[in-house]
Amino acid sequence: MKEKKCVGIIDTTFSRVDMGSIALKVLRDLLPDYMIIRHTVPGIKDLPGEARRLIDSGCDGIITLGWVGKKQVDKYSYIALSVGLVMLSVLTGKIIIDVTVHEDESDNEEELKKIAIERTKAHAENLAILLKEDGEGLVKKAGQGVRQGYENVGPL
Ligand SMILES: Cc1nc2c(=O)[nH]c(=O)nc-2n(C[C@H](O)[C@H](O)[C@H](O)CO)c1C
Repeated sequence: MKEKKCVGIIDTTFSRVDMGSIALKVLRDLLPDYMIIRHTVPGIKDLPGEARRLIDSGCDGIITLGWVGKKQVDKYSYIALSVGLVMLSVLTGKIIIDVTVHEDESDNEEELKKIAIERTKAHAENLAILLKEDGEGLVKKAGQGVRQGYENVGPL
């Protein structure tokens, strides 16, 4: 029988912000009873395979932290990653939060860094809520125009 619940963090060497350390801090605070495994892969297309390996080794949820370059070829890689993670989540039934920063979201490097940090924190918090309370945990935020990495836009 499994002793401890487990959550996995996977980031990339391609990323220009150390999002893995940010997620680790949030998840340590919010999931003190969980074992946390952090792995790093070269790039985004390596994330689904690594996520599968962590799920097979017993992780109940995963946060992936990807950085997509500005070129068209990077965006194709993003689609491959995205489809891979959605398939993995559907086939395994595990919670996988796919955090992605697109380098063309801002021309300002400081702003890009802020987006990466805030998005990582917000989604690590989402993962902790989903693991502890399932989908019911986020119902209180439903329809609130919540954005990760930007100011919330609010409900209509
Ligand atoms: C074109 C490309 N773009 C990105 C990207 O925008 N972000 C990223 O993290 N990695 C990229 N990679 C690398 C691949 O995801 C992968 O790491 C390599 O193809 C090795 O499997 C590639 C090959």
